[in-house]
Parts: sequence; C-alpha cells; structure tokens
Amino acid sequence: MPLVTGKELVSMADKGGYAIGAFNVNNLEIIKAILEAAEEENSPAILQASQGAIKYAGIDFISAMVKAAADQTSVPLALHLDHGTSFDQNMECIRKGFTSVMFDGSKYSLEENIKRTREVVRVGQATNVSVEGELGKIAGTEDDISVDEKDAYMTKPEEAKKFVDETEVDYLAVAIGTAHGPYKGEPKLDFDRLANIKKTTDIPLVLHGASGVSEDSIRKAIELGICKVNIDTNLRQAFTSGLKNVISEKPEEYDPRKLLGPAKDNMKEVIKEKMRLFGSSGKA
Ligand SMILES: O=C(CO)COP(=O)(O)O
Ligand SMILES: O=C[C@H](O)COP(=O)(O)O
Ligand SMILES: [Zn+2]
Ligand SMILES: [Zn+2]
Repeated sequence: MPLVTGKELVSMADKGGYAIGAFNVNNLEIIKAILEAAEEENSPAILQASQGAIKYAGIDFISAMVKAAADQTSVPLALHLDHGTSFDQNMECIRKGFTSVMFDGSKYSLEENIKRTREVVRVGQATNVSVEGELGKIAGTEDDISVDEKDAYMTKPEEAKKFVDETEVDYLAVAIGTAHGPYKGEPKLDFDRLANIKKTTDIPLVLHGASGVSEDSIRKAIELGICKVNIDTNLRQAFTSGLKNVISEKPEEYDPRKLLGPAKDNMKEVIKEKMRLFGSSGKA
C-alpha cells in the first residue's frame, strides 16, 4: 500500500498503548529487512533516514526505494526524516514524498527552537506531513557528558508544554537519559520526568537512542507514553555480525548477494524481536 503518515501510525499506538519502531535505513538490504519483518509480524513500521543516510544514499534514492518497497507491502509504513537539520532539508523531504519529518532544533534556545519548528509544522499541516520536534538534548554515548550536564540536557516538563502548544508538533522527542550509539553500561531512564512530560503535553512521545536500553525499561517507557522508538545501533550490529559470520564461514564466497542476504536476515530477526517488544506486532 502507499506510504501513510507517521501521525496515523503513532496516534494509533498512543491510543493502543504500544509503540511503533522507527528503524534507520541506508540501503536496499536494510529496507528489505524492515519490510520482511513488518510483513511477517503483521506490524506497522516507520523507516527513517538520518543525516548520515542522506550523505550515503541521498534523499532521492531513499525516497524512491522506500516508496517502491511500500507499494509491494500489505502493512502500513511511513517514511520519516530523522534529526532534520534545516528548514530547507525538511522542505526537500516533504517535496520528495516523505510522510513524516523531524526538525531537530535542540541546539537552539527554547524560543528559537519553537520559532524554527513552528515554520516546519505550518508546512507539514498544509501538506499532510507529520512533524517531530526535539526538546532537551539527546547526545551520543561517546559525548562524555558529566552528571550535571546530563541533568541540564534533559527535557523540562513545563518547557515541553509551551513547546508543544506553540509549535503544534505531532510528536515530541524527549531527553530522559538515553543517548545515541552503543552504551557502556545500562542507561538509567528518568521515568518520573517522562510521566510528567506526558501529563503536561498529552501528545505521543519519541524515545531516541533506544538500542541497548533494557526490555523492562522499554516496556515501562511505552506504558508512560512513548509511542515511537528509534532504533539504529542494534540493527547495524545485527547486520555486521551476520556479515562477519558468513564471511568467516565462506571465505571463498565472492557473490555480494550471498554475503548481504544472510546479513539482512540477521537484521530482520532483531527487528522482529523489537516489534514484539514494542507491542506493534499484529497491529497492522
Ligand atoms: O535515535 C536514533 C535515531 O534517531 C537511534 O539511536 P540508536 O542508534 O542508539 O539506536
Ligand atoms: O540519529 C542517529 C542515527 O543513529 C543516525 O546516525 P548517522 O547519521 O550516522 O546515520
Ligand atoms: Zn537531537
Ligand atoms: Zn535520534
């Protein structure tokens, strides 16, 4: 079926008490892994393109591949821009068929973030494309942030209310203790903060940096209002370990399809596990 909006999927999850997996895509094999997982689990899914994906594959290529893939699929899928950096990039993605975008204004002051995010939301509302905003800073695990800084980076519930009211974003990415990339230990999430943000904003919330967060913490975060869970690192790890295995088992193999196929299948299994954990399996 044709791509659906992100809001359609995420709002249903919000009402149903589950979350939609938003998986980062960079190439054909990753797109296929998500598609096959979604079909086999009868699950909706969001495919998202990061800044790195745009540099690697390009907006046109990603958009064409994902649209073609969705047309062959019987479950609802959305195509989302992950951590969009500028108004222009958001507009290009809207023009090229993305059904959801993100303006990440987390590096700006609250007022500036509101102003810039609002501009994107206005176009999103006019074109029926969903918009995600980010408040608080979701850093990388390698960013070496002190405990004090961590606290300052977290999303403040009262600011979240103002941000959501004034921008009218469809969903909000919150900083509650997760970070992008592989964790050294187990991250501790600030569940009280999450519950407060949900209470004051009452909109679908997004968890970034969810790879490596324990299953219990993910379940609890979903119970408290997370409706979109972003996963990239765990997919990369699954693909690469699958690839390494097949290369070591068949060192003479020279056909890329015979190396990338098993890597894709390994990634697919991880995606299916995530769909079951998020509760989106059977919800297509
Ligand atoms: O938040 C993400 C993409 O926006 C993904 O984070 P991870 O790579 O930590 O899973
Ligand atoms: O948001 C972070 C994602 O893991 C994407 O990272 P990337 O820009 O290296 O593709
Ligand atoms: Zn960010
Ligand atoms: Zn992210």
